[in-house]
Amino acid sequence: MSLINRKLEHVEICLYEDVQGIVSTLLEDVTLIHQAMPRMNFRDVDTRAEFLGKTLSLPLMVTGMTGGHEELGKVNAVIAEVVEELGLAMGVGSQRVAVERPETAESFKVTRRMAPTAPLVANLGLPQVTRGYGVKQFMDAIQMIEANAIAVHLNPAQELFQPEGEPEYPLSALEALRDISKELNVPVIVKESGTGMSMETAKLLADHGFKILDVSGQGGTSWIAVEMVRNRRKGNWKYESSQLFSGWGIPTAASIVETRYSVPDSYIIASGGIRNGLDVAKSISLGANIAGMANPVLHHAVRGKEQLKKFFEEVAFQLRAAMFLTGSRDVKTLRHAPLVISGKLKDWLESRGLTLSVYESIRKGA
Ligand SMILES: CC(C)CCOP(=O)(O)OP(=O)(O)O
Ligand SMILES: [Mg+2]
Repeated sequence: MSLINRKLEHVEICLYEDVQGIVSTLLEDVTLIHQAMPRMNFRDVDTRAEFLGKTLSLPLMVTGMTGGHEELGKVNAVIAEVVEELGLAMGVGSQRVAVERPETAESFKVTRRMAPTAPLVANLGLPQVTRGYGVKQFMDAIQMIEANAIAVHLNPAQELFQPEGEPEYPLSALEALRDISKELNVPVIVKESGTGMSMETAKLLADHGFKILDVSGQGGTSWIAVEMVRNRRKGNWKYESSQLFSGWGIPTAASIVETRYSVPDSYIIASGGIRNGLDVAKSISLGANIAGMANPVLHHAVRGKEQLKKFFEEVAFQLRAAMFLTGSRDVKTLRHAPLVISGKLKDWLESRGLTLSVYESIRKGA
């Protein structure tokens, strides 16, 4: 029961506790350049993007959040219905709970029922590969939602501070994942979980054959802070340490640049504190293929389908506005749009040895 309770508690904490934006995504250090002559009409802006062989109406997916209980299935159902209607993509939360407690599978299955054609992404954690999950468990998770891909989450910081966590990330688990991926009928996405992806890790993943990367940087939901709240409620000794580390990780903007720089031919999903259409535009101009949102979608989903649809329509307008005012007719042009990198992000890149001129040539080539 504790696994199901954890699923419920995670959503309750993400909705009602202060676990957001402990530190900045550093997207505020990215400035898109205004073009007074956009050379187009606003109505001509084309926001479509390719993902998993399908065309999305916006370069945006809802990244995996939840499942594992009837109430959480209702959240997945609302999101899936809107994702299908608007032509977006969606991931589900970790399906470990449904592998271990098959009676909870319906809370995931409902996603494909409500989104018959949208690209859907299954989800399992690397610690479960360490603990023996193989092709069977991966296929179970994929078939559960007739997924177009499966995301494997890396969450070492969260596991470390989780009261019942499994901070087990040996290289052998990545090698096992490589072997498993060769037996699957859908691609494997590797995603972080709010602490970001570094140049070193992106390169290591690419060397093992994983090039669809969701950077999931610091600046949105801090999963260390989520576990900090759980530690506080349980009186767990890890409370103070999880508080100290709650802002740990690579800010999302830095993570996008680091990943693009070290794996120029990767498909990058930029998530972690993406809160509006301008954040989406900035993350793509920095080098991402699409953006990912989670927490703001959860907040609107619990208010119902119409609220969630309205939110996405505002995000779409904001993205289109940024594209129009930078003279970016489509997403590929936006990815090559001129930009200014300043402040902490500039300092970060310089101290990481990323020369902006080299990055510019990579960014323009992506
Ligand atoms: C992936 C993470 C951000 C949220 C889930 O963490 P978790 O350790 O509860 O996930 P599992 O059920 O896979 O162990
Ligand atoms: Mg776990």
